[in-house]
Amino acid sequence: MSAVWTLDAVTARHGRKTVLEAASLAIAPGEVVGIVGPNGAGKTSLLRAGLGLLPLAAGEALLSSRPVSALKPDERARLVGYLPQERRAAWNLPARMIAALGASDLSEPEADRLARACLARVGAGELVDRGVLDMSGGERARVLLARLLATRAPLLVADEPVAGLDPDAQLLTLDLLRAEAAGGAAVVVTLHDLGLAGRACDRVVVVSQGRIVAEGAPREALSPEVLAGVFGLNGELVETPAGLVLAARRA
Ligand SMILES: Nc1ncnc2c1ncn2[C@@H]1O[C@H](COP(=O)(O)OP(=O)(O)OP(=O)(O)O)[C@@H](O)[C@H]1O
Repeated sequence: MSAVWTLDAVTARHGRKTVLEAASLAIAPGEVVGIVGPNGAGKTSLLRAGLGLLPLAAGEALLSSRPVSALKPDERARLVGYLPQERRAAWNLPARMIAALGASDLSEPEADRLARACLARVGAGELVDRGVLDMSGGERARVLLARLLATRAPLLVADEPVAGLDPDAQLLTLDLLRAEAAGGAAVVVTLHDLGLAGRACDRVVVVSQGRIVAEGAPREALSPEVLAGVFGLNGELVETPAGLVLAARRA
């Protein structure tokens, strides 16, 4: 099946510093791809460069076979839903209005219905009328996840969607993203929890110092050699009745 998102030898810089070097990636409908790597490795830069939010110094990024640089903002918004790492909200709007922003293609009543349904899915059904600035960080994260789900975009990109969430909410978030993939969406998610990445992702991409250094099925990409060389960990991903978990200590 043809890729919904392609990065072809993408290089990107922040000022003089190269933060992404010749990164190539192809994301297909129906798969959940985890991007992992240490702090500062270049995960967010990869997402932003691939979405046209960070200028490319070299290479090409395509959304549904079209160069991202050629897409108008509304075209891009139809092709991809993006949940940034920062959970910023400028205005204290109620959760249902924030979630409805994901569905700007719908009429107001339809968007409101969908927003409420998405808030219920993420376990924030009780918060529909609460201002997003009058919530805990984890509650706000759920509302922003609901906004992402409301986009119904063919590509969903979530930058650290489980950071700061309680264990149940982390698993729920990944279950919901997996459900979107089962429905045909392509899902790309950055994660720091390598066990969760192993459990929730079909494929894992390891970024280190601005380069993709490993890619494949979770246990293949997160081999003991990669855990040691990239993360400074001695150990491995271990299969348990609950799925893969990381059994490792600092090297
Ligand atoms: N606005 C910026 N200006 C200058 N350098 C930046 C900027 N944003 C990020 N960088 C640098 O780019 C590199 C990659 O950062 P990036 O945010 O992509 O990493 P990351 O893998 O997402 O990290 P984290 O896990 O900490 O979120 C880092 O060296 C970082 O210091």
